Amino acid sequence: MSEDLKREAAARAIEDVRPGMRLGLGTGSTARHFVDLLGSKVAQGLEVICVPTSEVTARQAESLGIPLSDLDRLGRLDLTVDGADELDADLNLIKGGGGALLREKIVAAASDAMIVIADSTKVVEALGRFPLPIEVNRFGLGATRHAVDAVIKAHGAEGGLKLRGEDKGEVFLTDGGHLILDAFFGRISQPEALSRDLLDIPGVVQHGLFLNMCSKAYVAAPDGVKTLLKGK
Ligand SMILES: O=C[C@H](O)[C@H](O)[C@H](O)COP(=O)(O)O
Repeated sequence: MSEDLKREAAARAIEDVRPGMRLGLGTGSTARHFVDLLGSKVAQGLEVICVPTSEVTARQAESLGIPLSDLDRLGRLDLTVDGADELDADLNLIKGGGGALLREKIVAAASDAMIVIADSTKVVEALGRFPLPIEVNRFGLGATRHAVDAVIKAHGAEGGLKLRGEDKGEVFLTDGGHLILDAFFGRISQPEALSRDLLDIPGVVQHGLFLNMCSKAYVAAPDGVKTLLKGK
């Protein structure tokens, strides 16, 4: 997707921001445009307080003069705006392509609403084309990998599991110091059951399925930005 389309989706989400809002700021190339645009609004006098979902987003927001806080101080947020790797018609998502899924999910769950901004190539009929990121503790990786592999196979994964970064000689570490196993499904037929089964594994910290969390999506295509609403 061109950067122009990402920016158009982000610009639509900016219209939902009201003065005084407590905002969650997403991570990734699409969320980056939202933070940019928000920075311009803040420079023009918009008062908001924001919680970033990654160190990268925190640095960007700081550089733009966007006031930052954290969930220890704020507890709840009004709105989170974030990108996604995939979304289906029910606005269920796969996230974590950039490795920020844990903080993104904590922040989205603490928000009264979550808006996703994306281009139309991210919309799928069934989740699972994009590899599902599964964040795991470093301790006991071998055992966790074995257990995760059994779960994804039981859920019909067509491909296997890959430890992110392993093929490049340097494993990827999340902001929380965890590892990511990417699971290659092709198609996820029972996302709720898969979510439960993965979270039952002690070494799994979190996974990138965001189910029933997003209420609205702005999806940008060359012929315009569409608004998708949960349950419609
Ligand atoms: O960990 C990364 C996040 O979940 C991103 O929101 C997701 O990967 C989408 O990123 P992008 O907007 O760069 O496609």
